Amino acid sequence: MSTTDEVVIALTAVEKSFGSQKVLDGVSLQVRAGTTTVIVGGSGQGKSVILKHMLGLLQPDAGRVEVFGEDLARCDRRTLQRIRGAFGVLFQNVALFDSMSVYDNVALPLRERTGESETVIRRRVRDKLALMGLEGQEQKFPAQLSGGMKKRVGLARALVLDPKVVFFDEPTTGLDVSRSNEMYRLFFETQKQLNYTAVIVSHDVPKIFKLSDYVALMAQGRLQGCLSPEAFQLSDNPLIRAFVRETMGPIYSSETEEVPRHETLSS
Ligand SMILES: Nc1ncnc2c1ncn2[C@@H]1O[C@H](COP(=O)(O)OP(=O)(O)OP(=O)(O)O)[C@@H](O)[C@H]1O
Repeated sequence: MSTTDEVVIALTAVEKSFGSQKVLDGVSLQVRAGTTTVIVGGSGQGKSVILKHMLGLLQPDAGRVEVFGEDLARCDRRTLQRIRGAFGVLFQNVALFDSMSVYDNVALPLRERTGESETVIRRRVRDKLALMGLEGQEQKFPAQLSGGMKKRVGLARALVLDPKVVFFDEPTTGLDVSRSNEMYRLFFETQKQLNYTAVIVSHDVPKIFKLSDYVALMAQGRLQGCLSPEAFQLSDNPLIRAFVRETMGPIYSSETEEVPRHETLSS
């Protein structure tokens, strides 16, 4: 994976409330080109709300969201379309169109957003399906696929425009261990091959750490550090420490109740 210092997405002091509920209370984050940034945190902490700001689906009450150097709140519709054209999205429910075949589901972004001929579209769709191990499945419909296959079709569709940035929201929800491992292997391989920047919201700790360059914890309306997985696990931030303890087990925390030495010795 080649990474640069280029900042692809920058959130600066973003605030967002829904009614009287303040969900984002000064969130700042920089996502660098070619890296994988994972946002973790408890339920309802605002992780998906952050992704929606990055996608331009929600506007901040205060602060700035910049993508490729453009302030999303200030750019015109054409610029926003161009930016979104460089995005791929895989959300937990995948949202395939049930009435369309696998082939047509994956071809859809190419048909909607490019003027490519059907010959070129066929080649690009088949390339992506092959990358996902889905050769020979083109004519099936979503109802005929397993959960893992649906996710792979969703990933093929998310990548078919060769996006610069791919957003994943809980990409392995509902999959068993071996299927979610398969998805992780596909992220890893496709990212290496296509060199996209990835922003992932996931509960799959600690497994997701293996994939990530940076881990950010969302808690109490703020991002509590955006650190390498190693630094995250060793952080002094009390909220990160509590999260690590809860999700990764006592082996990573020095605050576990140790068996008093004399008990060990006398037994
Ligand atoms: N459009 C909206 N209108 C009102 N409230 C919203 C809206 N979107 C999100 N919220 C609220 O904002 C809070 C954060 O939601 P969000 O979906 O970002 O949580 P999350 O961290 O992704 O949680 P989970 O891990 O459970 O998916 C929740 O309390 C949610 O109800």
